[in-house]
Amino acid sequence: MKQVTTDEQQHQLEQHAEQQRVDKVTTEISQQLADTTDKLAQAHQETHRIEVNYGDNTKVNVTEIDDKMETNAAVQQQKNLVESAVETEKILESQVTVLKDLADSPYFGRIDIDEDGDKDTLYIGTATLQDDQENFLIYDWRAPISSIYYNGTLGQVTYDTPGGKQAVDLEKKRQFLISQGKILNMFDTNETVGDEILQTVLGQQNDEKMRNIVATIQKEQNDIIRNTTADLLVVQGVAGSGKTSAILQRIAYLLYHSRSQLDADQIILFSPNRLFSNYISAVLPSLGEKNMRQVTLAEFLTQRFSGLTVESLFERFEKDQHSFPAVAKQLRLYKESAAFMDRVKAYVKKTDGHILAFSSIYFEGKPFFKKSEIQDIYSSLPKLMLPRDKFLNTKNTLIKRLKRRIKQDAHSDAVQEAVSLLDEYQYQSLTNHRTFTSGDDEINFVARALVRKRYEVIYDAIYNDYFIDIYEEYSSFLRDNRPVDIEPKLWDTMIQQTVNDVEAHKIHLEDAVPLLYLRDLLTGSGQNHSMQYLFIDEMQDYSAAQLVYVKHAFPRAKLTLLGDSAQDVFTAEYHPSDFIHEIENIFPHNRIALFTLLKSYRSTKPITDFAKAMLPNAQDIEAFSREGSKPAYYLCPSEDTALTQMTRLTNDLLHTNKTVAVLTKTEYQANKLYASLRADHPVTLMSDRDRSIPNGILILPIYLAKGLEFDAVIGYDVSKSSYHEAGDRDILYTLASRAMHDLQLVGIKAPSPILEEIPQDLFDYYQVTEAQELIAKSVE
Ligand SMILES: Nc1ncnc2c1ncn2[C@@H]1O[C@H](COP(=O)(O)OP(=O)(O)OP(=O)(O)O)[C@@H](O)[C@H]1O
Repeated sequence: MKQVTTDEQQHQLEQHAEQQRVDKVTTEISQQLADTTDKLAQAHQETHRIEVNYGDNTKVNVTEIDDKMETNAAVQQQKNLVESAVETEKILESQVTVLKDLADSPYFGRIDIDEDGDKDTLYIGTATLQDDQENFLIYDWRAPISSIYYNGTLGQVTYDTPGGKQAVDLEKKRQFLISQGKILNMFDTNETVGDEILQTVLGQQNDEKMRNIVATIQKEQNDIIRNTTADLLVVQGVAGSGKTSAILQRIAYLLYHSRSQLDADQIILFSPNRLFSNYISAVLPSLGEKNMRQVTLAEFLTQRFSGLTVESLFERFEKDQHSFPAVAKQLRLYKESAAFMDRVKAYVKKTDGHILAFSSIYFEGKPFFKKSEIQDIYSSLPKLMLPRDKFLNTKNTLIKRLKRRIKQDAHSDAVQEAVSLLDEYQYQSLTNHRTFTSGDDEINFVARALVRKRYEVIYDAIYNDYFIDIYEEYSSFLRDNRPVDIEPKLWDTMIQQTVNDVEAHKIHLEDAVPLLYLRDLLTGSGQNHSMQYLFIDEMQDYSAAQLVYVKHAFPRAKLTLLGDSAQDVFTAEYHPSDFIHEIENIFPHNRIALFTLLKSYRSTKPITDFAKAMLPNAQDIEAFSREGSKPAYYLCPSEDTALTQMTRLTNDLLHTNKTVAVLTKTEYQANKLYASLRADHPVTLMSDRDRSIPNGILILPIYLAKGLEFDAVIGYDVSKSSYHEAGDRDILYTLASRAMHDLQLVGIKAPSPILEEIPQDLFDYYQVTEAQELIAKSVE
């Protein structure tokens, strides 16, 4: 008993000393904050002064740089001045943000090390802080030495330095929970990063935005975050294991370590939906970094197909629920395979005199360059030339011919007359204050500029490759590539259907990437060489063909792919194989580093235990030991009873949670439920166009909740009629694993057979009867 008190006293003494250090550091932070705020105000005035001095036309316009300005060196110099002033302001702004965050919680960790007899105590936080003597008061969590905090247990440990591995003796590791400059809690730990603080963090209510996890990164997550050697990093991680968190902290890490060569704009993340994009948008700024680019697959494909609507994964999933015959599965599997993309490549390589399908370029309703003329140019080129070089040659010839036409037309009487009729303003806008050596020279210039303007649409058509009939070419490719196990008649019908769809400006998802690949390979376009890192979250939702295409589109980017084969919501129904094995086949030449995350942090232990029991490999998933109540299942005899039950559950849950997410399998179910509940409740129906998550009761199909998490989740209509196919297991698992603290499921008439396989002690099962319903209502 006495010992306990002594320990406690000792702890209090140490906490007191630590608090004094926190106070000292926060005083320093306040001073630096005041200085930086002053500098920011001065910088702001300076930017304003430069802008006013040089007038409006030098305002920095980062999206559109005017060609004319670029040629004018003096203006360019002024523009540089403004840009550098704006840049200084931005840097100071971000320093202010970082210092404000540090003022609240300056650090979260301490390590005491002994390096060859040299003892040192280091404090680790979200950013570096030095005093005016250049002493490190706080080390950035990404500094090489900070890795000890995440990786090492006490004793001999090593960390990477630019000069190789360095060994030190780790003597103490301490964790802090600091808020508003006060230590709320501190622990000494021998584990990599101890459980106590993690318990507190995970037990908190969900914000609308994801938070950074730098204070509690776990060892296995740290290995992913700090890996810089793999070309292709693949993470298979169970639901809630921190895959998305790892991506974001990894980006922050890469930006810190390649500060001079890497910009956030050279990193792109393919995210599962727009809600997710918004949900994660605060993590990097909270670490003092700019957000990377983000795109969903649907957005990426739509950008690449101008004028054509690409079917989205969500639309296709909804359609599949109504009808998805075996032959359609077979066709889709074939078109989504890496082998199909190989066939595209082989088709393009064909050098047996195949002439591309071209289309005429029209001007004012008449062909300007006829299809036959384009074909002649193409077929006159050497047979062995690569198709993309032939195409570029053809394109250049067309541009040359257009220029020649412009020159000729400029001399025509009609154009010369038009020049003489130009008013002053029109004339000046064509000459752009240029000086000319003679009058003839000037008139010729203006005449050519006039014709060039007129033919701009033709130039655009050539420039944008509109003269290749890529859809016809794709049909021709399909005609050449029928798989042996598909009947010719069926294959032809599919081709005709594809042609009809294109005429109606639509394209099926499974045709999108083979078509783009074909276009890119034939025309030598479509590749972005500036992207250095590419991340794909929820990679199990990507077909092998899509991965091949994404890699092709960003050839220089190092890839990080993260996914969970158990959350295969969209393709489990027809695509049983494990994506990890496919990756190795798709990228045989890459150095692949494979990581596995098995511990789930998001949900309470009872929820994780319940969710994982749906899976065949349940034993592989480890729940983080956070307590909570068991999930509950309510089987209702009718839809009406289920709706009443929903009302009761949502009311109850809203007492303790800001947000209650009601997840359905399909959009149809979500719409129907919304229509029934909205009269009596303030509910929000979410769609794939939404970008942010409001508080209150939300209704959404599970696929829109991919990657997200909610304090409380109700799965609606978890019944035999909705969840009975093999692939439904993944959907229900994904649904259950969205809940952090509370999970309730409502079934109608008969329970899903998946639930019947789950051990009964893992959840509470209630059979709601009409009689109970009546009693409950009369009590209310
Ligand atoms: N080391 C950690 N410290 C604190 N919180 C963590 C840690 N790792 C994960 N979490 C929390 O666990 C939750 C799940 O993390 P995250 O969304 O990154 O997992 P995921 O593997 O991408 O999940 P899913 O595949 O189910 O969408 C988040 O709330 C995250 O903040």
